[in-house]
Amino acid sequence: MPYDALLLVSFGGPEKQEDVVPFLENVTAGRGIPRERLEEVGEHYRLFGGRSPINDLNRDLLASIRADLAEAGIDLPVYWGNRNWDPYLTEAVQQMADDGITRAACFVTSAYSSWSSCRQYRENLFDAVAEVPGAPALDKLRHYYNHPGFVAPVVDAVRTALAELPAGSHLAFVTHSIPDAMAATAGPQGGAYVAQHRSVAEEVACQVGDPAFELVYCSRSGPPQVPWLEPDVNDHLEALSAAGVPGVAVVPIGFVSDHMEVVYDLDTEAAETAERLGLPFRRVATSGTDPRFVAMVRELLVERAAVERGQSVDRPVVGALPPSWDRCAAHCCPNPKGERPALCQEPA
Ligand SMILES: CC1=C(CCC(=O)O)c2cc3nc(cc4[nH]c(cc5[nH]c(cc1n2)c(C)c5CCC(=O)O)c(CCC(=O)O)c4C)C(CCC(=O)O)=C3C
Ligand SMILES: [Fe+2]
Repeated sequence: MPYDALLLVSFGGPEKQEDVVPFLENVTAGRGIPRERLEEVGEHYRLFGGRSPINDLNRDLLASIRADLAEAGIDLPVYWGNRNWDPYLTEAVQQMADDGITRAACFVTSAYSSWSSCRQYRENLFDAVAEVPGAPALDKLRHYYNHPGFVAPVVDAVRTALAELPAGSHLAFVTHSIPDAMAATAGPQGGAYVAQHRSVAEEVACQVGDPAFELVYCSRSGPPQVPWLEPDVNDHLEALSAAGVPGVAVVPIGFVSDHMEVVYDLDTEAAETAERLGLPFRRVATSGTDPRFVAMVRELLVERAAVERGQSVDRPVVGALPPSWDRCAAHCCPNPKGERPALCQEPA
């Protein structure tokens, strides 16, 4: 095992009302998000007592990963650090350095390519390592959007939802909207964010018996004059209702657990839209701590460890796209605000 630790890398979220504003300031520093949008998102957090579900979900995931590794006989400490809130990545990297960790594999709670969902985390890892003398080397585990451990729980959850809806109901696969310009430059050849989501949507739809489906977006931000990926999930529900579609299962494939985008944007806002339209609606479960998803983390770790030992590996994958690369291309997913150093990539 070339690694002496695993690092769980996530977004972070506020845990009390006083955290909300500083958290939003961390997320949006220098990003040009209009004040009205920030106030609106602050209200979403306030509605839940200022406590995002995301940190507790990561605590559950951490416990599940530790139990799974122990059961598999892999004796490896697991650390956790966030981009935007306590526990921060810098603290996690400092703790690893203090514990004598020299090389860690990183599992990021974001499955797809784009600046927001991949490179920004790698920039944050660079910054954390730069601040900590004696920091361990870090390797990011490959994208897993098309790993069977991510897709299989979604397939089961879609079947459950469809069984509760009228025959002929549609699937609406949902992910976080990003600016069109960011989507255009995602991945080594551009367009990867949308292409990867499409491949998951097609594969899941195929496995559940080919219902009609669309890929739609939630949580649009930014100034109104900047185009972001569309259609918005709420507009899509209006269109389905107008077309006389008998029901919809909303499938949050862009997210690995029920954090704020899911519990507010889908379970609260989109559910209200469907209710107003009289459109039968089910929100499909996310991977969360499904044992297959948790086992996937270990499988990715074992796979990468073999690669680093120079062995050839079998890379399980479902759908039309090939397994992802281990190291990102130097030029992929550029930062819209200009180049910043990042870890876990090929030399330029
Ligand atoms: C692609 C993507 C993912 C999925 C991949 C991944 O998981 O990383 C994601 C996840 C998340 N986004 C989250 C929260 C927020 N994202 C914001 C803003 C933004 N997100 C963006 C993209 C993404 N975001 C973008 C392009 C912006 C505009 C600002 C910028 O250009 O950087 C803002 C500011 C307010 C607003 O503008 O909405 C907040 C509060 C939380 C935590 C939820 C919780 O607390 O449970 C999570 C998991
Ligand atoms: Fe976001």
